[in-house]
Amino acid sequence: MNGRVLIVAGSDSGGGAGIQADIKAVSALNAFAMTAIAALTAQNTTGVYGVLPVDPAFVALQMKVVLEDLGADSIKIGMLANAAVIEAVAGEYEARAINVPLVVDPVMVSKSGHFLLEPDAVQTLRKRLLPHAELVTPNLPEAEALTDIPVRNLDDMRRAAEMIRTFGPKAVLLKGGHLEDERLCDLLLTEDGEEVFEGRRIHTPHTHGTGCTLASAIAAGVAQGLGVRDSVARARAYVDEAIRSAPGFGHGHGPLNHLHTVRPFP
Ligand SMILES: Nc1ncnc2c1ncn2[C@@H]1O[C@H](COP(=O)(O)OP(=O)(O)OP(=O)(O)O)[C@@H](O)[C@H]1O
Ligand SMILES: Cc1ncc(CO)c(N)n1
Repeated sequence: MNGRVLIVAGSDSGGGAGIQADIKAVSALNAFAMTAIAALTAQNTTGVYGVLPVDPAFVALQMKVVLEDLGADSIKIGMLANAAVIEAVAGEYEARAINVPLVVDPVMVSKSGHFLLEPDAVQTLRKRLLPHAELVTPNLPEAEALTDIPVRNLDDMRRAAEMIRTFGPKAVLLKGGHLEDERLCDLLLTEDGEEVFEGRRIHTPHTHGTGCTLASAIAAGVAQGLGVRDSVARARAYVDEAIRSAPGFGHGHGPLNHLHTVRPFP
């Protein structure tokens, strides 16, 4: 059976982003979620109150035992916290000598402005993980950090996506959630060229974990054999409805309704 997704990411105690969002998104799309937890966060809808990275060797061990026994049809990478964890994850992937497609969400800073990756680890992420990636999914600030060029509009996004593709990933999805525009564009750049996915911005504070959710939904599609382009299209529609039907929990940026495919109202 296809559809096995190994998620390597951080835990969000608030349940809206990170591992928790990833498991819900993968499950809601009928794929099978497995996890290697790379960090714990004490987090809710108002902010991140603490980060505890997991020992790098233990992150690698979680990957190893899962891959050796259950196997995976795609691997989703999220928050990795620091350079040592990135090295361990890249090393374990290389040691397995497997060809499982990687969907890399280069998580750096939370919506509330807290560092989820030590700033000096950005170059490690670029050099050690992007060359293995089937798809990398930066938001605007992450694209800026990876390329060192300002990314404020669709033309900038094109330029940045081209540059990020030279770092080695087969495809780049540059997410436009942070654009200051009513229209909301995500730009997909693959070896076949570019595709702009346009949507309407939903006016709501409840967008905690949109990036994690999107990347996991894409990884589910890739694991199910949909291909990157169709996985992105399905994942965008899934996230859109998850934002629209968000339950409104918490006092800050609330979580999405990940389970709308199972029950329309939370
Ligand atoms: N207000 C919104 N209305 C509709 N779609 C949105 C909205 N905000 C984000 N999205 C979509 O959600 C997806 C994630 O984009 P975004 O740029 O917010 O990622 P992100 O910053 O990595 O998210 P996070 O760090 O909160 O997990 C994209 O497909 C984007 O178009
Ligand atoms: C654990 C975790 N991963 C990723 C994000 C980015 O949304 C977050 N806020 N928390």
